[in-house]
Amino acid sequence: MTDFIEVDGVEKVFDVRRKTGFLRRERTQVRAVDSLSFTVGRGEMVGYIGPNGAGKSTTIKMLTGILTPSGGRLRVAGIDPARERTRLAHRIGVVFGQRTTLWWDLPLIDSYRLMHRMYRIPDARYAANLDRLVELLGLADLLDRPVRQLSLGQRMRGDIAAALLHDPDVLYLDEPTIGLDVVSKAKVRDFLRELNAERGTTVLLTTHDLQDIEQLCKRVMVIDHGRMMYDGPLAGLHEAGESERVLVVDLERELPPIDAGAPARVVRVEGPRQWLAFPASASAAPLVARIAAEYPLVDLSVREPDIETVIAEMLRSLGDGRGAGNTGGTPKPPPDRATA
Ligand SMILES: Nc1ncnc2c1ncn2[C@@H]1O[C@H](COP(=O)(O)OP(=O)(O)OP(=O)(O)O)[C@@H](O)[C@H]1O
Repeated sequence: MTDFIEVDGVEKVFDVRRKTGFLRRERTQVRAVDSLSFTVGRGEMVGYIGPNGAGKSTTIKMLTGILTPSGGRLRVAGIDPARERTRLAHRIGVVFGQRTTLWWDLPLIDSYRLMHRMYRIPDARYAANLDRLVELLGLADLLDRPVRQLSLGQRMRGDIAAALLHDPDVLYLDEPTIGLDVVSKAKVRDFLRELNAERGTTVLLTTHDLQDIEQLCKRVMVIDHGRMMYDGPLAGLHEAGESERVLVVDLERELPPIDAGAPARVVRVEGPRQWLAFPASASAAPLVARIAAEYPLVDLSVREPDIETVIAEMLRSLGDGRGAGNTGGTPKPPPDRATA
């Protein structure tokens, strides 16, 4: 796989003026991104996650050319984003879940017509892409509606189409499923999976929803204080933090705690409902099969840990010096922080 995104020792330092007295201002520096290195191959779909203020948006802004790095080397499709922002704009698409790039008061189709002109998309290509995106994202009935009248899920699908009209090779997605209901989330994820499989679009996905990562990304990168802390499969991240999922079991009647065999264990019992914790890196299927075969079941559901917990536990395990074990990923102990 050829490297499509190259980030090599990249730094971003912001100068911040802080008010310290009535007329006094102190200048300080915030190191938002710190010696960050990674590569993403063409056609990869990678989750890019981390706690609030970790440096995710700053990285994406440098990758789009909005911000210039303070140091290091960055390339996207062989282009230096800060130097050739306009040329790069034709190769990338960006979706911010919390903001829209669509014109609020105009019918959806008018935003697309404006993008057609802005990106100078050849007419035939624009028409073909629009047809395909309208069909895949179910936008046909929405095209004549002003954007402000769309629901959040409809608007998000509209934004994703807008980011793809010019056929970009890489798509940056920042919280594309935030605030969406289950059905809309599924639609967005199905679409992204198809886009990646059919057109080989490279995707960098920032999200607080673990299921986005689980369903879309084979690889996940975790950043904290501007540094890469983990790069590998999601299962490895779960192992590193020893995070757990919980199986909620509704039995036909009250029974003694279920004996599901190690490492699963009952952590709570309330009448006929029992909660079993098991390692998040393991599949739930054998556990479910065993319980279904041996107990009178009414219902079952699996609760995922939230992404903040998984990240916090992984970072704690690095801090503990327990390391991340044989995860198949690359947990990165914080080398300088220990001595800083
Ligand atoms: N323009 C700026 N000026 C000064 N500091 C900034 C600026 N932009 C970001 N920062 C700081 O850089 C750090 C990284 O911020 P960034 O927005 O990249 O984090 P993030 O991982 O995207 O967080 P979140 O998940 O909250 O969006 C934070 O400490 C933030 O306050």
